[in-house]
Amino acid sequence: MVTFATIRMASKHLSRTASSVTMATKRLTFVTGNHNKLKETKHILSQGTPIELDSQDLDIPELQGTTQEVAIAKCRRAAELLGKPCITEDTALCFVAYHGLPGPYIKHFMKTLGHEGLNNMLAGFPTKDAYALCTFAYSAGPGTEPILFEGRTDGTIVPARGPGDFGWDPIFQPKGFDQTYAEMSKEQKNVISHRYHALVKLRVYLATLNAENNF
Ligand SMILES: O=P(O)(O)OP(=O)(O)OP(=O)(O)OC[C@H]1O[C@@H](n2cnc3c(O)ncnc32)[C@H](O)[C@@H]1O
Ligand SMILES: [Mg+2]
Repeated sequence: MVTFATIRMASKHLSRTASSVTMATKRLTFVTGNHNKLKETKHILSQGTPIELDSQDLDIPELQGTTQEVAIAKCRRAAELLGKPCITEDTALCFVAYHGLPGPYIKHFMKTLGHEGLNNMLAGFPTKDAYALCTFAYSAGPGTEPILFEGRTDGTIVPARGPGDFGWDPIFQPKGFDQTYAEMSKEQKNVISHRYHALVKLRVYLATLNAENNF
């Protein structure tokens, strides 16, 4: 079982070893049905990382559980279906007032309640604080244990502002900014987002695999 202590230790080790390696361009499959995730991931990984991402939309049931359990189960199944290495990603939106819920179930809440309903969930609560949590999972292939890379951005839930083309972007205002994710340029979001923070860790890991010819 992968633990977060293990991941933290691995990522410390990797950040020491990966800085001095050069990568040959490699292809990797991102299993997702979300074109906005794919676009942001490609944009962030294109900054100095010789990885060409292709994508595949597979119908994978998402289990209930912690964000880690949901992410591991999805990536394990994706690798089994694909028959080769892949990455998957799960995004959670966690309300502090609800001790982390809706968390990994945000997709269903968002679809059912919309931006206004999500705001209404927090009416009467003393805190509107929330955090966006991104969990990338990498599987080396069928039968291998996925490895997780987490990124978190803290913020506040606000009435919707900005274009509504990507999920809950209009109601999430990152701490220290006066714009919501939706009001920011994509360039700006992509250097502070939960997805960015997770991809920085994944990038280091892939660089080390590549240097060892394991990828
Ligand atoms: O195929 P997968 O990769 O699972 O794509 P998905 O859209 O089903 O994504 P999730 O299961 O991770 O559900 C996360 C929900 O949060 C939304 N979401 C993900 N990243 C987001 C971001 O950066 N900003 C706003 N909404 C986001 C997304 O549209 C979903 O409604
Ligand atoms: Mg999904």
